[in-house]
Amino acid sequence: MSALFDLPASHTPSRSDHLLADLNPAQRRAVEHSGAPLLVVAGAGSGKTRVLTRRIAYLLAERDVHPGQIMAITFTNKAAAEMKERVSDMVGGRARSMWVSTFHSMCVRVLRREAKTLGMSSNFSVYDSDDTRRLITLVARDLDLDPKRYAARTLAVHISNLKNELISTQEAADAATNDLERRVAEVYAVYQRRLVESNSMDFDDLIMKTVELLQRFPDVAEHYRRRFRHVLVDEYQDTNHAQYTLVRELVGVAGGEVPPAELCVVGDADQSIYAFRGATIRNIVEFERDYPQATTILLEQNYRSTQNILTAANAVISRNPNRRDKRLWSDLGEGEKIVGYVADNEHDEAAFVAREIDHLIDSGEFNNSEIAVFYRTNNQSRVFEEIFIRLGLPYRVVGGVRFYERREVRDALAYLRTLANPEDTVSLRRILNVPKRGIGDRAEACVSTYAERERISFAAALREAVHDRVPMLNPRSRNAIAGFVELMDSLGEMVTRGDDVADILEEVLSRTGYRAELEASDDPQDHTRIENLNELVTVAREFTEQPPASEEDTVVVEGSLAAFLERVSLVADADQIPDAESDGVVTLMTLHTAKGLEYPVVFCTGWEDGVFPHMRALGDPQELSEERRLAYVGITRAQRRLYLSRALVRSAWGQPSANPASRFFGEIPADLLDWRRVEPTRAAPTTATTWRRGSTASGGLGSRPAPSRGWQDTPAMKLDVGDRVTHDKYGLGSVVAVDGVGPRATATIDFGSAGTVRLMLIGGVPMTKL
Ligand SMILES: Nc1ncnc2c1ncn2[C@@H]1O[C@H](COP(=O)(O)OP(=O)(O)OP(=O)(O)O)[C@@H](O)[C@H]1O
Ligand SMILES: [Mg+2]
Repeated sequence: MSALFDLPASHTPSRSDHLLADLNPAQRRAVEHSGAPLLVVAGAGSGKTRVLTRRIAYLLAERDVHPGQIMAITFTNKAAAEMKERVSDMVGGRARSMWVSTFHSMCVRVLRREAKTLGMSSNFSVYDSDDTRRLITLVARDLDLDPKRYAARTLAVHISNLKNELISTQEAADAATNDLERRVAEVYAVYQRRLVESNSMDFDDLIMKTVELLQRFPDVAEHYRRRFRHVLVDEYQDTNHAQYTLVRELVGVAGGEVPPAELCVVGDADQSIYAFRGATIRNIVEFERDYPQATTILLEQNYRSTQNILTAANAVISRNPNRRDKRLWSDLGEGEKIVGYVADNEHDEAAFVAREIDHLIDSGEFNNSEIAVFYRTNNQSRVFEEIFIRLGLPYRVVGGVRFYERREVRDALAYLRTLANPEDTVSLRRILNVPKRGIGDRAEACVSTYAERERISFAAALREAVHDRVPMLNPRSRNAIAGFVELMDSLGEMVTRGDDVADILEEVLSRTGYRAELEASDDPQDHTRIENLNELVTVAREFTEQPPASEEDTVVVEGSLAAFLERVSLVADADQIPDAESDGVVTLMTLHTAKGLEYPVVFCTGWEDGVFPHMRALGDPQELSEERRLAYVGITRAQRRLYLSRALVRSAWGQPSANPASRFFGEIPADLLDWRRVEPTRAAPTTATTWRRGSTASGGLGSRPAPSRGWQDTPAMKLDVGDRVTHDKYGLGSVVAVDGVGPRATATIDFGSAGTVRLMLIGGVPMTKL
């Protein structure tokens, strides 16, 4: 992978020519532009990120902007760190006062400083999706909701969508028009109250509360507007409404106390792949309407990929309806053809990839770190890992079950979080009886009921329990609770004293008996758990010893427990991407994680209908468009070599299933593909020629040869007109028409305010009949 944020190596501030020399005229205009909001829209690899970084350098060098006046938003913490490093190479320590971070990190920072204004305390916890789901489960249980009908996961999605649209609990309740919406609003309200009681915020709150802060407190908004005179946002297509509003609030409007900051956003509507998180292309499409003075600059030259790769990417994305066509070209030459491969099964596919990597390395043309393997979902990495291990091929998987998601790591962090913020209910309840100390479910329920009745936090109710004020609690549980409270209090003293995080953690693991329990176990998994905990201690130790460069306006004391927790709670998959220079390993990751990156050699695997595009998308035109954008992202990561492969049979959840070729194959002009292996003619005589020529329809299922087995055989849902259903995405609906039979059956469903949608009734559709 080459550097994302390339600045000329030997730059001196006075030589801005140097900053502009290797840019094309459109890029140069974007870097030099001043005044009105600037939107740079362009296809993949056209230098958007380069423009953004270069613009920062230019602001500092040529326009006398102080680094402290710059706020830049990137999509990952790693990208932020990298960008910051580049700028400090250039301007030295001054770069520290620049804010370069993800939306979430930026908001945590603002909120910790301004917590008091919002009536919160600054040691709040940040809940990730797992914590959120836990809390919603508790709330739904207290509200007596049927978990089959209202899964916590679904409720969480709905609540998150509301927050991404900045809809308050009251507004959600007022706007609810059907049962599901009313239920969601009810859960949302209780959930939100519990979050406040727990002195905690979820990821969506971070954005929403920051918006609230800036909107409700003009003097606070003014403070930030005076400070940040330049706001820059990368990957703008993936911002949701809340983030969009946040940017607008930060920038301010003409006629306000402070003139608006200069805004520069760069993005590509064709790479919007987070619609499921509420990202909306609307932010790009309507930028000009929302900022009437805005200047738009288009970039058309791609500097990343050879023409063959680019032509394939353009051909695929052009199948999406309602998009602005772009003329992206490259002068890097046609390059090699795209290699296609049909494997017998997923092991064969992995073996092909491994063999090919071997050839590429042997040829001397590429090294490991220049190679990436992509797949649609994390679970597909396993077969690659198996074979890479066997062959001794160094690799790194980005994402998957992440270190910080492992049970024991989460337990240990829950202790630390409870110590940092005693009101944090989810963390507290997680460790209440871990390891077992005689505080059973019944005791927990008594305390929780009492807390709910008295409208006090769970932590406060626990203290009441010690004083025997919680009804129905038996003496044994009460003693156990007293012991626990005492233990936490004494560990809490270490925090108050400001002890090192690593020491606190060691103390937690020994005094709670957590480590001893694992050590006494015969289960080899528990030994791995000990290793993971040791690893966490090491992380904490390193954190204490090498605190990050302190920034002038950070309120959290570096090296402190709160800062450590903040660091670990905002780690994203993409933050683990290996550095090209140092690691020398092949990188494996999902297509989503690959956004913004580039590699000389890319393997896109699992190109099968039902795998990629994902099963969920097969009957849903909008989802299918999003999958196609994902294909576009995948293809355009490749600089010189691109491989596309599929397996005839793939085991998913232990069941082998035969998958037809991904419809995206048929969307790539046949003459760009060099098939190393096609489907054996014996199995399906017409298949190979079908996609050799490229299918004409944009993926109509009818044009595919029937697979022998596979998703089409998974039981279809039987629906009749008038049936009521609940769909993970659209909510409650009623069936208005049913057409076709077997795998081609479709139902037209009226989802009320979510609209009327036609869905295929294949297995795997996230919909339940009520
Ligand atoms: N004018 C230029 N001359 C030479 N190389 C360039 C130029 N502009 C960009 N590049 C290179 O092209 C590659 C792609 O640039 P960059 O990553 O900035 O594109 P992008 O538009 O941000 O892509 P994506 O849409 O994938 O995020 C990088 O390696 C970059 O260094
Ligand atoms: Mg980019």
